[in-house]
Amino acid sequence: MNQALRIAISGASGRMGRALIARSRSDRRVRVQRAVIDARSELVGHPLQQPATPESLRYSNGWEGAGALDAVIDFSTPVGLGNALDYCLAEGVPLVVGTTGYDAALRDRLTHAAEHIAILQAANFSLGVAVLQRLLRDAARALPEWDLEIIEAHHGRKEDAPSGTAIALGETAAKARGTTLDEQAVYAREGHPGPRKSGEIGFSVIRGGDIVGEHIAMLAGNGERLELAHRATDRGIFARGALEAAVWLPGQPAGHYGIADMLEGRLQGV
Ligand SMILES: NC(=O)C1=CN([C@@H]2O[C@H](COP(=O)(O)OP(=O)(O)OC[C@H]3O[C@@H](n4cnc5c(N)ncnc54)[C@H](OP(=O)(O)O)[C@@H]3O)[C@@H](O)[C@H]2O)C=CC1
Ligand SMILES: O=C(O)C1=N[C@H](C(=O)O)C[C@H](O)C1
Repeated sequence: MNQALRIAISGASGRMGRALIARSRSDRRVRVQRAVIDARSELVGHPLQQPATPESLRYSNGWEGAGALDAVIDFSTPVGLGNALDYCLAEGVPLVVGTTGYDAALRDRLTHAAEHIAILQAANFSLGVAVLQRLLRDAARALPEWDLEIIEAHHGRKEDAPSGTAIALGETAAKARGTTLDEQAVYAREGHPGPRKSGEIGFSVIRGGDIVGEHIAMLAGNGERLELAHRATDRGIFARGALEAAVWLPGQPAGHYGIADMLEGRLQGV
């Protein structure tokens, strides 16, 4: 059997970091070798609650001395992602990006870095959302006059809004209609916003409790309505997708990949 891939997880103490470490324990293709968290965290230097490897792994405050790695998976914050990107670029290591809510400057840095290293970025690593993207693309194209609203719901600890997935869905629909999300997005309505403009893509955000992640793309016509919905009930689905990406990516040349590139065969016909 081939040697297990040596991976690092950035954001290892978070909700997704813990889901990734739990899942990696039963995946013999990978071995978590580095668990990076916020340098200010009191957990730095402490062993992981769920040891990822037979030997005890401790939380690290950064990338110094990370040693040889086959891939990095980042589910942290924009700052954590920027640090992981610096490391991957300097060492030529493939990077799987799950973090959302970063600004245009970091997006540009990722785009330029992808000229030198392989980067797979997905706002949502579930298989269902990958299919939802395809369905929405086709529906938005087939129903160009219908009003599109995107509704998302997440747990109360989520930092960014709208979710990365909601924005990615909006981008897909806008592109399918030959326009851009920047031109069509309406992120808030209150007071007297006036009648809806044709082509608008509206976003509504719900935050509460322990909702893992729900997205509805509503296409409203006259006398009928089409709704495409996805509900995640277990973070393990995102962890599974991200680990698949970490196994797939080291075999790819430098470039900027999406989840559809990895799932190519599986999404055919959708
Ligand atoms: N693409 C996808 O499929 C999914 C994407 N996400 C995205 O992943 C990100 C993380 O989500 P979630 O796990 O819920 O968030 P959490 O807040 O639970 O975890 C974030 C983690 O990042 C750590 N962190 C903070 N700053 C740094 C830093 N500078 N370097 C390294 N690590 C750092 C935090 O440490 P500390 O707690 O000490 O601050 C924590 O461990 C979000 O952007 C979220 O939207 C989430 C789910 C699925
Ligand atoms: O923060 C989360 O939890 C999630 N974030 C991602 C997003 O912003 O789209 C994906 C998923 O919905 C969970």
